[in-house]
Amino acid sequence: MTMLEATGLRKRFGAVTALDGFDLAVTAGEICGLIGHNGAGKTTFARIASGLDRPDAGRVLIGGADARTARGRVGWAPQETALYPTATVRENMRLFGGLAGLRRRRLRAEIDELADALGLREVLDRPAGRLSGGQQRRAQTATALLNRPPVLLLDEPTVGADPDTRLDLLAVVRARAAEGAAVCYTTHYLPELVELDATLAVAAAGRVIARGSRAALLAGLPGRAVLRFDGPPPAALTPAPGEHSDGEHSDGEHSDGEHSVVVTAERPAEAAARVLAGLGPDAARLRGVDIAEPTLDDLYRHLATREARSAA
Ligand SMILES: Nc1ncnc2c1ncn2[C@@H]1O[C@H](COP(=O)(O)OP(=O)(O)OP(=O)(O)O)[C@@H](O)[C@H]1O
Repeated sequence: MTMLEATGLRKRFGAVTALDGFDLAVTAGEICGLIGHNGAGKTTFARIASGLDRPDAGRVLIGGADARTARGRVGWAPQETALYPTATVRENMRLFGGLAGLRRRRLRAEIDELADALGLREVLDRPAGRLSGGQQRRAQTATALLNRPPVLLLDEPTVGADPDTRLDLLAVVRARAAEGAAVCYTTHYLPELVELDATLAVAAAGRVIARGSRAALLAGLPGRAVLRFDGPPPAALTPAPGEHSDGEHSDGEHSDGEHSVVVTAERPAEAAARVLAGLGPDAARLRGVDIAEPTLDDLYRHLATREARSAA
């Protein structure tokens, strides 16, 4: 069931077009990774979807009802913290929970559960303004989750989180989706979306320019294998058939006499294995191999090039 549905959103700020026909549908239980460079329109979309701003055109439906009437049904954790710095984390959570309609026992139970799940127990009674950046971010995310809203908009919630709390956060997000929430999750980091088993929506210039499963969107995108050698790269190192050889099989020299050869291929690990198998005696000079699967940035660049080509 579609829980969040944005259609034809337009929004201008003076001469700046922030949203230019933004469409996005997220179903209950789905985690959608909303990616896009700075200024793509993600925050403007989130403000409209949470009922805070009105679009110039288009609409957002939350569970079939207009976003402006859906107060409390959208949990939004923006990038900049919006906690009262002099109030404690617990007081902030009480306040935000109260605004979302939670009362007494249920409010206390939700605060307890989130404090445990997000590692906030030790800081509950400290002023929010005195917490570290990562702790503030977590407290901010907790306020968005308090009343278990059916739609969650989370803007880079793991920024500044240490590895353990990062895992806790991802676990909470997965649990909320498993309970049926539709989650829109902004990040610049693909492995996180793999951990969340998220689908992807790529925003650029105020529109969603690609939407689908990770497999569908990343299929065919090249990754990189970087082979590092002591001394010059082996002469025999030429790209195998099927690999991109048009300038993407490059050599770079480092200050310590190390050279790296970058092989760009759709399946970089396989390409590296083929290259390694053919090295012969030069294998003795191999210092290391790094495999880089395609990143969100690679996807973004690929789509932006495609858009530019189709516009030309
Ligand atoms: N209140 C505003 N007044 C003027 N311009 C704005 C306002 N809000 C957003 N914009 C502009 O609209 C465009 C989209 O901004 P938005 O914040 O939605 O992007 P974003 O994708 O969230 O970026 P980021 O990744 O940096 O958070 C940008 O060019 C931004 O400068």
